[in-house]
Amino acid sequence: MSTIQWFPGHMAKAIRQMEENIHLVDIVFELVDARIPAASRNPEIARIAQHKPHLIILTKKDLADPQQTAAWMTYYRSQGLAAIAIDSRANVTPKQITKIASSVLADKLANEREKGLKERPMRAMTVGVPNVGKSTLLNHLVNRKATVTGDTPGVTKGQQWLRSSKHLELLDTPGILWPKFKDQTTAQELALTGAIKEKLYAKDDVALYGLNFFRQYYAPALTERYHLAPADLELSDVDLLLKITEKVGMRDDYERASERFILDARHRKLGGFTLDRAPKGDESDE
Ligand SMILES: Nc1nc2c(ncn2[C@@H]2O[C@H](COP(=O)(O)OP(=O)(O)OP(=O)(O)O)[C@@H](O)[C@H]2O)c(=O)[nH]1
Repeated sequence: MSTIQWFPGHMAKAIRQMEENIHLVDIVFELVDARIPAASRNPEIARIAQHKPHLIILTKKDLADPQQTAAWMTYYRSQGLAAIAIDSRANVTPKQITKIASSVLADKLANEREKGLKERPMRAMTVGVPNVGKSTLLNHLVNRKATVTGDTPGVTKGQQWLRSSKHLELLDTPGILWPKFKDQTTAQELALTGAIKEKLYAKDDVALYGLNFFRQYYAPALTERYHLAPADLELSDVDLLLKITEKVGMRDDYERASERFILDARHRKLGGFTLDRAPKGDESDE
């Protein structure tokens, strides 16, 4: 299996800028992909923002497994972490986000009021892995097309301040990964969900990873989509991929069939899925 790694210069620069600017903000809005809530939490962010309050924003909840999203929300609550699950394209309003951020910062804001300090907007740094839906959410929060969105990772390149309302200002940052993935499972999950540039991973490796996962947790989705017999699910992973290749009429072009499976998963043709299972209340998600 080929190793996946992606940490170009602009990400290293973005991390340096975050370190320089973290003191300017009250709170970090950490956007995490609801399909991979563990793999898409960036250890560099944990390090840089360790002393700042956090709001975890689970994006792409429409693409995730609803039961798992609910379990993750329960887990965050058990850890005392503020969290919200959203479809960044649709169901989020600046008011909702502002309200949660205000409750996270309630003590700090009350303190400032008591000291007679002038009321001021909360300042939030938004962070997340590439393609997590940051620009889409920010455009909602500022109610205009302030940032560029796209279905390829790495569209946002610089940092910029955006005003959502008189209560909330946002420091946008580019999508960043980190210099070395903890393991290749993390890398495969990021690749399968679209956080890693396409040319940097072997599609068949990522498809094999995904197929094994789906056969374990979402077998009916696989059999239905690819007209498989129950016995096909007992095949070796490579043979299962070959079987699907044959079923989708691609003869022996399993590279193209791998791509088909990856796109089917991303486009919800196999239903909502979550690759990182929610830990029980007393387990860590690190
Ligand atoms: N289904 C679904 N798609 C989403 C959601 N949020 C964003 N998208 C799509 O995901 C793709 C990436 O969204 P962006 O907002 O550009 O992501 P980004 O995090 O700014 O990406 P970078 O520029 O790489 O940092 C786009 O095609 C969006 O339409 C969501 O909640 N649900």
